[in-house]
Amino acid sequence: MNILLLGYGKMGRTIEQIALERGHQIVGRIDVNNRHELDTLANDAVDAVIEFSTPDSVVGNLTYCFERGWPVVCGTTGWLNERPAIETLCREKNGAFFYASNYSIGVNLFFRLNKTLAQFMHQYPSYQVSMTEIHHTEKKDSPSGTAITLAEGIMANLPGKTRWQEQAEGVAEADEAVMIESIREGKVPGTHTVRYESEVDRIEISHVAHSRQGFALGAVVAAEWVAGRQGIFGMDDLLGM
Ligand SMILES: NC(=O)C1=CN([C@@H]2O[C@H](COP(=O)(O)OP(=O)(O)OC[C@H]3O[C@@H](n4cnc5c(N)ncnc54)[C@H](OP(=O)(O)O)[C@@H]3O)[C@@H](O)[C@H]2O)C=CC1
Ligand SMILES: O=C(O)C1=N[C@H](C(=O)O)C[C@H](O)C1
Repeated sequence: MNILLLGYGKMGRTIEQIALERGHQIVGRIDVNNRHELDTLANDAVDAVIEFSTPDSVVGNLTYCFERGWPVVCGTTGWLNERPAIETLCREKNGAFFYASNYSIGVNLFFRLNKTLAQFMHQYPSYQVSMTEIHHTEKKDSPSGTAITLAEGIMANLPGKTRWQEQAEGVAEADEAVMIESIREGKVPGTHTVRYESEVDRIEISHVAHSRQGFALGAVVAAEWVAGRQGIFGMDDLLGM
């Protein structure tokens, strides 16, 4: 399969390695300096685009891909207020758009566990839910996309929690909010903890990524899956969850 990498940073490079190992060709490695190379590619030269760039550039990148008729797997986080407009454009162009805040299989199992735990904890109101996410210091967005997906999973299953809120000094915790603490340190690939705290004890579940390999493999498998399809997709479609 011919894969175009749109965004060639930490994720783009890890994805390249896995795509090559799985027998694919990389037809372009695009970052902020060589965007002009996009115009040299024929529409039928690309079977799928894998887009891991920045919150500021993703919408322009996706729009460009839909105009060219290229199916896109996107992992960029920190832009989702613009997602409805992008999905409308994808439908108008009869395109294919696959999005996940986290492509790792382990995190997607963790999403499922998080929802089940929230349903269960509804019976125990003495526990207050909160979350911590830890990432490397180069990360541009906070809270992480994964933390927001986890918060949405809690809100859908724990009545009374209607929004998420970033924990910050001087910001009061609201009963209806899932509080999210974001920590940036070193080169941490991504750690997420969901915590239920009572007066007497604490229950925690965590997902700890040891590297970017899990994210990258999931993105390549999603590209293999989305090539030749039309529509809007996510990990539940891929994993049959
Ligand atoms: N969904 C998931 O599973 C995961 C999502 N992510 C998300 O993926 C995104 C990328 O992460 P990561 O690779 O670590 O970040 P990096 O900063 O390492 O890479 C971002 C890349 O995007 C490039 N870029 C910037 N502007 C443009 C543009 N206009 N067109 C094309 N490329 C551009 C940068 O180029 P240059 O360096 O020249 O500026 C850089 O190569 C982030 O939003 C992150 O949160 C990360 C891991 C997993
Ligand atoms: O920027 C990262 O590195 C990561 N971003 C994604 C997110 O925001 O959730 C996924 C993963 O946690 C790594």
